[in-house]
Amino acid sequence: MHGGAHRIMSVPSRTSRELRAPYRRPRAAERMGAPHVNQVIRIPVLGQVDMRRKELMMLLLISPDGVEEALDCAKAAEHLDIVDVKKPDEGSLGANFPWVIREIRDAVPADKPVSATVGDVPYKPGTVAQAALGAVVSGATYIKVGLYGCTTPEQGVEVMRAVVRAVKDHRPEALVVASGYADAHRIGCVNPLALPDIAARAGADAAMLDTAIKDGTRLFDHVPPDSCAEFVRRAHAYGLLAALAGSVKQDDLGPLTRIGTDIVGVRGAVCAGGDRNAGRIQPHLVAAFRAEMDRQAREHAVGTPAVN
Ligand SMILES: O=C[C@H](O)COP(=O)(O)O
Repeated sequence: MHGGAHRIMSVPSRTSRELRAPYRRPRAAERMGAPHVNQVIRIPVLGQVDMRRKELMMLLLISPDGVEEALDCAKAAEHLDIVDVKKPDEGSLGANFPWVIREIRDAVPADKPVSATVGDVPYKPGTVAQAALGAVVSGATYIKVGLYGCTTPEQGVEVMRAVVRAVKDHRPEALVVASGYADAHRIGCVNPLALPDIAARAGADAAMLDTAIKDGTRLFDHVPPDSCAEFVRRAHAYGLLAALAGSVKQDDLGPLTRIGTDIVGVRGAVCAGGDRNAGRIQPHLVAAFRAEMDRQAREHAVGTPAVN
């Protein structure tokens, strides 16, 4: 489904207890179409995540490398939240072809948002803005940019401002994700903990970390859980979504849940043999990953006041 129209949905009234309970991350949730404490919510027809169910849960983003794997994602659609189009052989956030984004948009259920990576981009704001426009025109509603070639926060802000303008001029409700790299020290790009500030200054919607070099090292090998918690805290302080990825395994889901991650991005862990290159995405591994996410969410929720 394409276009900018919205449908208006009624939601049941909340009890007084629910009304007293604070939202944990209201501004971030609002960005994803979450209900306010009233009777009406707006959900973009584009396949916005229904945050009524998810507002206290991590969302699962899965990255197929093409149409065939996207169809495998579609088989596991009930277990995932966002289908993320990328081209892993062009880099950690390698950009796929516009026609592949469009085919995948058509192949996955309309209520699943499609995300697209714009690449591990150079410090070239004009080039990157055009690429981002290409992704949103092709049907993606999350636009992810890897600030690979940016060595200072100012360069990152400049690139992301151009992206935000290009994307939102075309589709205001699309979400722009500024991504840095947990292993930035290995490639000489901007410090991972600078990403929330870069995203906020540029008017983006989310700050993300992935790993640049897919050599088996994981997010927490480079940015330990305490530092990831600080990343999430900074993102939320700006009202941004916090997305984390980087060879994340089921074992990492406990800490990721506890620190309040909004979106976890995964490929290798749901591919056969855990191999993001030679393996293919397996629907049963997606289901198993989700089951562990749900288990962690339930465990974490014990003692946490319900808000919905
Ligand atoms: O955006 C998420 C990435 O595709 C993560 O891939 P990975 O789990 O293989 O590192």
